[in-house]
Amino acid sequence: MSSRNSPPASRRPSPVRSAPEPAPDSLARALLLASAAVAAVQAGRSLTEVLAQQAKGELGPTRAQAQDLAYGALRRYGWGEAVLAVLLQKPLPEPQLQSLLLCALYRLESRPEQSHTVVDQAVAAAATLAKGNFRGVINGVLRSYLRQRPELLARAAGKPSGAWWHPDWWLSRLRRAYPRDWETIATAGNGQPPMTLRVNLARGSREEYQARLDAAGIAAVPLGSAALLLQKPVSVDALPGFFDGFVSVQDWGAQRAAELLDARAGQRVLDACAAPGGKTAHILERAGVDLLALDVDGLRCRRVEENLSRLGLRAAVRAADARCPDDWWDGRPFDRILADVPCSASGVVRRHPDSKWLRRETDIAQFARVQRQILEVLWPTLAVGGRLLYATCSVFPEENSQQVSAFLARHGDARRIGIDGADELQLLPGSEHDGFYYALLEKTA
Ligand SMILES: C[S@@+](CC[C@H](N)C(=O)[O-])C[C@H]1O[C@@H](n2cnc3c(N)ncnc32)[C@H](O)[C@@H]1O
Repeated sequence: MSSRNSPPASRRPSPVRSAPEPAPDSLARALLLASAAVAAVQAGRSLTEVLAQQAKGELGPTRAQAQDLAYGALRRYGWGEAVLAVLLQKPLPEPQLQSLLLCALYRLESRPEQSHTVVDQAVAAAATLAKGNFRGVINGVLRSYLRQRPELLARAAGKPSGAWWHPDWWLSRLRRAYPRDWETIATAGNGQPPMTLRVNLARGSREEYQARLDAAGIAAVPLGSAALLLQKPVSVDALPGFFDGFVSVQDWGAQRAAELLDARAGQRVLDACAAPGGKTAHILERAGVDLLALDVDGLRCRRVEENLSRLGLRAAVRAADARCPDDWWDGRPFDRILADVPCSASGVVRRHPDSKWLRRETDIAQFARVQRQILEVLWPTLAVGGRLLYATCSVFPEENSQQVSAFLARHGDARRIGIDGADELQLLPGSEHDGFYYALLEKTA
């Protein structure tokens, strides 16, 4: 087929041969997807958002494999960067080539028995990037890695971020706050998170639900009053009665919130930073309260509504900034307030490994400022004798104990209610739960 405007055949440039797209179910395809996601995170986007976007076009095993590669590469990003600093003489021209190497290095570490396949598939993926000009570099870097692995591991371990897979500033803060436990906290932050269910006790007992899990071949152990810790994570589609509201996915540490708030039937409750609504739903499952759920993010408010609707629960859900009470408070005091404030999420970093690398140290002071503003505005809306539960999923004291101590120093009408025999509860991430902080305050006058 020719058109009138085409040059004569003899003068046409020879066509650029583009590399074939890797097969849809190949490791090369998964490496391409994962490296695109990691490159997007390097450019400042959140991994959850990027993966959700990719999931619209990609189904099946490649998607699961790509997610594992992206999470794995980001968990050990500091290590991968330390290794590449030795192996690459200069940065690669396309960020995705660099992230392809990070994903392939993770795969070489997690599946050493597949080393030849991993190198071949990474080269096949590189054929579709930068006109295929860097296939040789990718091949050379990965083969050098395999040859020099012991020395490279030793070099990476010489840098804190290479040894502990967290940014240096983050590690310094952990060391300062937890001189004895910082290594355990960092190690937990690098692992796979547990999957825990919250049984909706309004619909049946935990024993009944565990029997349903058993029948479905899903092994779990009970924790606390309503939690079941799964031996292995499963898709929510596999959970009996999930779509009928018999159960929710919620970390056990997060389940402490509704229990500590202890809202009673008929009370007025404010959930000031509610989305996506895990704790809102738990409060409502425990007692028939009159609940107002706020969140500044209107899109996330929809998630609260979807969660409540799945569970057959009702609350007033409002998109509003908790710091602007004129927008949401009718002047009637609340008996209970949950302030699950925005924070660094340093206690749940294994669920969001991108956050370690996206955060800057200066963000911590910024979070602390917003937390303080939210607390100051919420306090006057609490009834005398009422209780406010301050919560974060952080392990940094600036957002937790220091925030609450400063609040108590400013407010003579506030007193602490002890938790588990202590002034406050700082949960550190471990095999049974994520890192959370709770302080329970009562208004005395
Ligand atoms: C830790 S998350 C809350 C998790 C939620 N309580 C749950 O258990 O599902 C913090 C939430 O605070 C919201 N947020 C941040 N700043 C806010 C503000 N000024 N007012 C209200 N909500 C805010 C964020 O959009 C985010 O959804």
